[in-house]
Amino acid sequence: MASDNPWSTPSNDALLLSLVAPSPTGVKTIGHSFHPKFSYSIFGEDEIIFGYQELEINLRFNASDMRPNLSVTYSKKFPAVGEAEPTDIHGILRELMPDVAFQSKGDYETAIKTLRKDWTPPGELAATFLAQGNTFEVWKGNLADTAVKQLVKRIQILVPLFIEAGTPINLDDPEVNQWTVFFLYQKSAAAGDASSNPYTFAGYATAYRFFFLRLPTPPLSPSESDVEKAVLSQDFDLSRLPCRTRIAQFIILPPFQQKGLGPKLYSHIFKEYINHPQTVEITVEDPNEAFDDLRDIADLQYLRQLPDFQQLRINTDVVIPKTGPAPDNIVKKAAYDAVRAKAKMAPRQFARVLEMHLMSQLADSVRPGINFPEEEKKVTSAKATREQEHEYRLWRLMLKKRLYQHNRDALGELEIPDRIAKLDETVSSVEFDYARLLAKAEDQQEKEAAANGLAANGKRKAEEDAEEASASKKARVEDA
Ligand SMILES: CC(=O)SCCNC(=O)CCNC(=O)[C@H](O)C(C)(C)COP(=O)(O)OP(=O)(O)OC[C@H]1O[C@@H](n2cnc3c(N)ncnc32)[C@H](O)[C@@H]1OP(=O)(O)O
Repeated sequence: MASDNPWSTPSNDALLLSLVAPSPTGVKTIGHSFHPKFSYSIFGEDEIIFGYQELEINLRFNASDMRPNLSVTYSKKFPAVGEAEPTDIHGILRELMPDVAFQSKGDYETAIKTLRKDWTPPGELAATFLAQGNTFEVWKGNLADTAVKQLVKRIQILVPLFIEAGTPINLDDPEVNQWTVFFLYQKSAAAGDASSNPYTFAGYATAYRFFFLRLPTPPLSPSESDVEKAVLSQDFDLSRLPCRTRIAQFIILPPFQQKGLGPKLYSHIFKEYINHPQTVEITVEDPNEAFDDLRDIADLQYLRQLPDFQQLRINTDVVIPKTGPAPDNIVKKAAYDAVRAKAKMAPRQFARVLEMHLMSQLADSVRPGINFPEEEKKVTSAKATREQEHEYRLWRLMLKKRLYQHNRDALGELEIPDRIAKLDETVSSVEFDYARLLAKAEDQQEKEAAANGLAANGKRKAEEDAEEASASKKARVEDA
C-alpha cells in the first residue's frame, strides 16, 4: 500500500528474498530475487513499516541448505519520540526465524562456503524428474527427523509470505511426527564448478496425518479388536492405523513458478499416498484458487489413466421423471464408490472431477464451452440429436442434484422460484468453470509435451514433423 509519509515503506516492497550460493568473490544470487505476496501477519494489516527511509530488508537463503541471512539497510532512521518508534524489524523477525539468520554477513559467508560439498537434502530421495531440460528431485522426510526440522525452521517464514492466512507449523508440538515434508530441489548436472553444491531449493509441501475415526460398527473383526486393545494398552504403533492425509502447505518459489513444477510435486505426493496403505483419503487444507486449479487438473489427469474410471458413464437408459426427486443412478453408484475409494479422493473432489470428465465426453453439439451462449451456437454448427440432448440433461441433473445437496441450507432460505433460478445460475457457472479447466488441462498437456519434445498426442515432435512433411509431399503428388 502506497503511503505519503516519508517514514513509511510498504513491507512487501521493502522485503526482498533471494537464493544465493558461494562464489570466489563472496556470494552470488541465483536466478532473480523476489518480493513476498503478503506480509500483513508479520508487519500488520496495512503492510507498512514505519520509521525508515530507503529501507531494504534483504533475506538471503543459501540455495542448498537454505541457511538464511537477514540484512536491514536504510538511509535514515526516525528518532523515537514518545510512542512513535520505528518498527522493530529484527525483533519481529526473530519470532519467525532461527538465530542463525541473524549472523553477521562475514560469518554467514564463511558458513555457506564451508558447507560439505556432498551435502544432500534431508530425508530420502523419493523421486527424480525432468522439467524444461532440468533435473528435479523430491526429498521426503518426517518432521521428527532433526535435519528435516532444521530445514523447515529455516524456510517456514515463506508460509506467511506466500500463503494467505498460512501459519507456520509449531515445531515444538509433541506430535510433530505426524508431519511429512516433501522438498523440491533442482539438481544441476555434475558440478562444472566443483566448489559448489548442485542443489537449489525450488519449493516444498507438507502433509499431516489424521487418524481416521470410523464409528465402531459391532461386531469388530478380530483384527480390529486386537488393534483397539493394543492401542488402549499403548503398545501399538499408531502410524499403522488408517488415516486421512491432508496436504497443508504447498509453495513453489517465484523463480520456479509457471513451469509446471507445482503439478509435478502435487502428483508425486498424491501417488505417494495412493501407495500408502494406511491412507484412506487424501485431502487439502484451505486450498486457494491457484491450488484448486492445479489440483483439479492433476486429479483429472490421474483419474483418466484408470481403466475403472474410464468405464464410468452417464447411464442414458435413465428416464428423467417429470416430478419428484432426481434419479440417483445416473452414474452407477457401486462403480462410482469403488473408483472413489481406490482414488482416495474426498467425495466433493471426486464428484467434481468426474463431472468435469463426463462433460468433456458430451457431444460437441451439447457440450458447454467457455464462450457465451450466443457465440457458442455459432461455433457448434451441428444440431444435437435427441440422444445427445438427453445425455446432456442427465449430466446437468446429476450436477444440479449435487449442488443442491451441497448448498441445501442457503437455498432453503429462498422462495421456490428464486431457489430454482439460483440453482440454475450456479449450474451454469460451474459448467463455465469446468470448460475453463478442461481448456487449461489441454493447454498444460500441450506445454508439457512441447517441453518434452512431444506432440500433445504423445508422439515425438520430430516424428510428427516428418509425418507432416511426407503427408504434404503426398498431397503435392496427388495435386499434380
Ligand atoms: C494448500 C495450500 O498450500 S494452498 C496455497 C498454494 N500456494 C501458494 O499459493 C503459494 C504461492 N504460489 C505457488 O506456490 C505456486 O504458484 C502454485 C503452487 C500455486 C502453483 O505452482 P506452479 O508450479 O506455478 O504451477 P504451474 O506451473 O501449473 O503454473 C500455473 C501456470 O503455468 C502454466 N504451465 C503449466 N505447465 C507449464 C509448463 N510445462 N511450461 C510453461 N507453463 C506451464 C499453466 O498453464 C498455468 O498457467 P496460467 O496460470 O496462466 O493458466
